[in-house]
Amino acid sequence: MASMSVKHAIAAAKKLRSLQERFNPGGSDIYPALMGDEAITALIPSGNPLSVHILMFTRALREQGTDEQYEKFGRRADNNEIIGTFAQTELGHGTYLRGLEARADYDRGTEEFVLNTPKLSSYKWWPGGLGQTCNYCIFVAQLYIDNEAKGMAMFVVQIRDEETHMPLPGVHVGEIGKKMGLNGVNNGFLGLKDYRVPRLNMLMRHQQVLPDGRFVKSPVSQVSYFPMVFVRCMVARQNSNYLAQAATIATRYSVIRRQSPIEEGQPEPKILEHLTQQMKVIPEIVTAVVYRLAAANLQNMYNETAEAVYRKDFSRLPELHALACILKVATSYDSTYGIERLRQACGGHGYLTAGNLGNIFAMAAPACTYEGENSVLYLQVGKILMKNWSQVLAGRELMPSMAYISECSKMTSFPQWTGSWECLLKAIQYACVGSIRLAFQSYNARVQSAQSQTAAVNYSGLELTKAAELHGRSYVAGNFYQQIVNSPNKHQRSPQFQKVLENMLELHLIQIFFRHLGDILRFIRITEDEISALQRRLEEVLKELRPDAVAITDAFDFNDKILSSALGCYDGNVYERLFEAALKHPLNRKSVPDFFEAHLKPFMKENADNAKKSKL
Ligand SMILES: CCCCCCCCCCCCCCCC(=O)SCCNC(=O)CCNC(=O)[C@H](O)C(C)(C)COP(=O)(O)OP(=O)(O)OC[C@H]1O[C@@H](n2cnc3c(N)ncnc32)[C@H](O)[C@@H]1OP(=O)(O)O
Ligand SMILES: Cc1cc2nc3c(=O)[nH]c(=O)nc-3n(C[C@H](O)[C@H](O)[C@H](O)COP(=O)(O)OP(=O)(O)OC[C@H]3O[C@@H](n4cnc5c(N)ncnc54)[C@H](O)[C@@H]3O)c2cc1C
Repeated sequence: MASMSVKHAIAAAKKLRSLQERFNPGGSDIYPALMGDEAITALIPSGNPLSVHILMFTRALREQGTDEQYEKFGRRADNNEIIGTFAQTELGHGTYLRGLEARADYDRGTEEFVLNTPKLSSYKWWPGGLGQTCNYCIFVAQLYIDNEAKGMAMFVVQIRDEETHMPLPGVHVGEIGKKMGLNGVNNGFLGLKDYRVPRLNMLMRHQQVLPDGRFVKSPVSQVSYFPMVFVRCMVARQNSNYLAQAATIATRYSVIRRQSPIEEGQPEPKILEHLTQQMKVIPEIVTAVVYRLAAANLQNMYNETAEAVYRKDFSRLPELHALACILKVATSYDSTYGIERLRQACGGHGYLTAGNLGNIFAMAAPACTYEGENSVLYLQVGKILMKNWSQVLAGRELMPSMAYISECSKMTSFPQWTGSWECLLKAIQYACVGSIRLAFQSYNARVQSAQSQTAAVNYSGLELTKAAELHGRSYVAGNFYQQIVNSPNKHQRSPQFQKVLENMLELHLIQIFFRHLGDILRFIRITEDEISALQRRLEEVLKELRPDAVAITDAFDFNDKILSSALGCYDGNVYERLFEAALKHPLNRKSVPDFFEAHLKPFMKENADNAKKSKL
C-alpha cells in the first residue's frame, strides 16, 4: 500500500511540477492549488504521502524562512530534491502547542541548536510521510536560551541520508501503524537525541537567535501558527470535494435503483422519487455547492493575506484565522456526516467497497481532527467572538465578515416575519448574535467572579461553541446569498440556470433554519403556521430540484476514475459493475477455497462424528 502510494504520488508530483512550469514558471502558487485538486487525492485512494511536503514543508520554508534560508532549503524542497514533512504533534500533545516537550537548546559556543525529545511523550507522532518517505522535516520545538524558554520555533532537520535513505545517527524514526484509512501516507514517529543543527537551521523570518544568543522576538507571535492556516483552507476545499463525490455517487445510484411502488399497482419508481430519499441526497448536493463557493472565497482571502504577511503586514491575520477555523470545522463535520448519510442512502450496496463510499468517508473523517481538532477550533472562534462583542459594546467597527454582528446588535427585536430569503438569513444571523450575547454574559460573569480567562473559556465552552457554529452558518449562508442574489455575474446567467441556483439557495436556507430551529426559537417568535409554511416550501423545493439533481452532480465533473465507484459510474451500469467487482474478488478465483480441506471439512466432519457418537 505504502510503496504503491509513493509511486503514484511521485507521478502526480512530476505532473504537477510540469503544469507549474508551463502555467506559472518561477512562481509557486499554482502548485499547492493543483496539488489540492480532487483528481490528485482521488487517484491515490490510500492518501498522498507527499501532501504534507507540498502543503506544509515547502510553504513553511518559504513563509517562515529568510530569503537565504529559502535559497538553501526551500528551493530544493520546491524542486522535490529533498522531501520533508511538518513535525509538530507529539505522542503526548497535539492541540496544546505551548505544552510541546521537544526542546532546542542554543549552544553559543558552537552556534548550534541541540535538539531533543526528552521523554516518550515528546516523540513526534503523526507527521505525514515521516515514517518512510521523508529525508527532512520541520521540527517544531520549544526554544531555550540559557535554559530560559522563549516559545515555539521551527528547525529544518535532516533525518535520513540523501543517498542511502538510512536514518542519521541520533534519529529514531518509523511508522506509527495502521489507521482507519489513509494507509499509504506512512504517518511517522520521530525521536531526536542530542541532535545538533547549525544556528541557521532555525527558521528566522519572524524571530531570530543571534550568534551571541540574543533573542529577537517575532513582532506577532501568532505568525508561527500561520502554516496551519493554509492547510485549514485546503481542508475546506478538499472536504467539500469529498462531499461532492459522495453526493454524485448517491445521486447516480438513486436514479438507477428502483424500489417500492409509491401508488399501489404502479411500477417501482427510481428511489429518488421517494421524498425521504430526496431529503437524504439533494441537501448534500447543495451543501457541497455552497461549501465549494465558500472555500473558493476563503482561498482568495488567504492569497491576499499571505502576501501581506510576507510583507510583514499582519492586520488581516485574525479575520483569516477565524474564517479558516470555521470553514475547516464546518466542511469537515458536514462532509463526514453527510458522506455517511449518503452511504446509508445507497442501502446495502453502499456498504460494499466497490461503491467507494467507505474510502471517501475514511479520507474525509480525519479532517475533523488534523490541523486543529474541531471543538478546539470552535473554541478559538468563540474566543474571537467574545473579543468582537466587546468591540460592539464599545461602539467600534468589526472586521467585514463580522459586520452583521454589529448590525443585529442594534436591533431591539426581530423584524416582522416574512419568510423571504433575507428574512431566513437574518434569522440565522440574529440567533447567532443572540448566542454570542449569552455566551459573553456567561463568560464575563465568570471573569467578574475572579475566574481566570482560560477557565472562563472552559466553563462557557458549550455556549462559545454554539456561537461559533452559528457564526459559521451565518457566514456560509450569507456568502451563498450574495453570490446568488447580488453577484455582478447574475445577469450573464440564463434564467433557467438562475432558477436552479435560487432553488439551491431556498433549500440551503430552509435546511439550516430547520437544523437550528431550537436555537432560532430562543430569540425569535415564529408561529406554527409560519413553520408549517417553511415545511411545505422544503417539500416543494425538493420536488423542483429533483429533475436537476443529476445535472448538478454531473457539473461537478468527476470522471469515473476519480469516483471509482460501481454505484456512481456515468453510464449507470450499476448491477453489471457490482457483479464485475464481485467476480474479481480473490475468493472467487477457485471454485473450492483452500480452507475447505484444511479447516472447514475437518470441522464439519468432527461435528458429524460427534453427533453420530452421541446417538450411539
Ligand atoms: C496532495 C493533495 C492535498 C489535498 C489537500 C487536502 C488537504 C488535507 C491534507 C493534509 C494532510 C493532513 C495534514 C495535517 C497536518 C497537521 O495536522 S499539522 C498539526 C496541526 N496542529 C494543530 O492544528 C494544533 C492545534 N492547536 C493550535 O492551533 C493552538 O495551540 C491553539 C489551539 C490555537 C491554542 O494555542 P495558544 O497559544 O494557547 O493560543 P491562544 O492563546 O488561544 O491564542 C493566541 C492568539 O493567537 C491567535 N491564533 C491562534 N492560532 C492562530 C493562527 N493559526 N493564525 C493566526 N492567529 C492565531 C488567537 O486568535 C489569539 O489571538 P489574540 O487573542 O492574542 O489576538
Ligand atoms: C490523519 C492525520 C494526519 C496528521 N498529520 C499530521 C502532520 O503531518 N503533522 C503533525 O504535526 N500532526 C499531524 N496530525 C496530528 C493532528 O494535528 C492532531 O491529532 C490534532 O492537532 C489533534 O491533537 P490531538 O491528537 O493531541 O488531540 P487532543 O488534543 O488530545 O484531543 C482529544 C480530545 O480532547 C479535546 N480537547 C483538547 N484540548 C482541548 C481544549 N483546550 N478544550 C476543550 N477540549 C479539548 C478535543 O476536543 C478532543 O475531543 C495528524 C493527525 C491525523 C489524524
